[in-house]
Amino acid sequence: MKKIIFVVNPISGTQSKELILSLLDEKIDKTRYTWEVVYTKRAGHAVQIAAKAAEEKADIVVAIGGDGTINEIARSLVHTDTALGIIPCGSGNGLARHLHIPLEPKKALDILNEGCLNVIDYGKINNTDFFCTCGVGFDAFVSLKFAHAGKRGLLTYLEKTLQESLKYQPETYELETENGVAKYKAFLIACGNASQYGNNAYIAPQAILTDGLLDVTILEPFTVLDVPSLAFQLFNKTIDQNSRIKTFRCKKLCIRRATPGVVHFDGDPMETGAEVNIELIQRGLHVVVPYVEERDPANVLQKAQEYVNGVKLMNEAIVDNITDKNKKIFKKLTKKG
Ligand SMILES: Nc1ncnc2c1ncn2[C@@H]1O[C@H](COP(=O)(O)OP(=O)(O)OP(=O)(O)O)[C@@H](O)[C@H]1O
Repeated sequence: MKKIIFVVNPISGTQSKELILSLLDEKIDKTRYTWEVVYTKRAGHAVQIAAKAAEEKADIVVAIGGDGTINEIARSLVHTDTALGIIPCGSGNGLARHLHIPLEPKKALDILNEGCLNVIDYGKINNTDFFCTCGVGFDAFVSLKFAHAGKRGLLTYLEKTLQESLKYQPETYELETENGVAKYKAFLIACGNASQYGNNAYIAPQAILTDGLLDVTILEPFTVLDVPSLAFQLFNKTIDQNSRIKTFRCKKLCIRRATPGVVHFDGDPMETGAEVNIELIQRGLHVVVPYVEERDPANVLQKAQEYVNGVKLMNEAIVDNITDKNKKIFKKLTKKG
């Protein structure tokens, strides 16, 4: 009998976790698995739960949450024989999407019964592990705003992105890799182990989870005229073709900036000094993934649907943002009048 520990983050995303848990009895193969469900009680708790599970030789620890929950669990599972499983339940679900794990809970549970094991890379940013993406600049700044927003979900994320993008000023960074040193003025520098932030926003579209390399994407300063093509290419997996983007691959990267500041790892913010050291460790984490044959057909349909949903949500967020601003302007004008 194999042992699964389900770790539920009650605050991740906006989906009902109870609905997912009610499916376990029906979906999990009882002839092969026994299981236990543990709720996290606070940020960081999943690190301890997963460490204990690995110590007790559990076979799989399943994250019922988003990339932050996965990060906490996976940190304790690297270089052990305990595998990570994922029932995507976050706001962005970047790693799950990269691995073609279905977002529908019933189908994601099927993967635990029918999937196979892969061993993927992970990274470290100033010695903190990340599994999907990390970076400095605008995306790190938004992760800080999102962490303090008091609510989660894609709409909150878009709202924060739109609010902050108007004010954010690019910084100058010195980048050192095994291939040399270069300076860039940049809006953001993203480092991908996986290809996307989540929500199919492909910031490092060519990233491969098993190649031992970081995919670095530098977004240089841009004008408002560049925004439509940048947004389109971000979701279309072609942002590396934009003239405002520079990309390269490396094993290690040192980013030096003028002052200490915030970075993000898997979407969570962290304050660091002016020097940020990032490296990639090859093949350190076992993950339960779908068999290759199961990935493609569903995935094309899923992606088309999600692309349409993403564009729709972005439109709604932009309209809400404009409506909100107009209301404020109208209020001011009527007060003055
Ligand atoms: N019980 C808890 N109470 C408060 N915070 C928690 C609890 N359990 C975990 N957390 C924190 O919640 C944060 C958000 O979780 P997670 O990243 O999984 O969801 P998300 O941000 O909605 O999804 P995604 O990362 O996919 O966008 C994590 O950084 C984690 O530290």
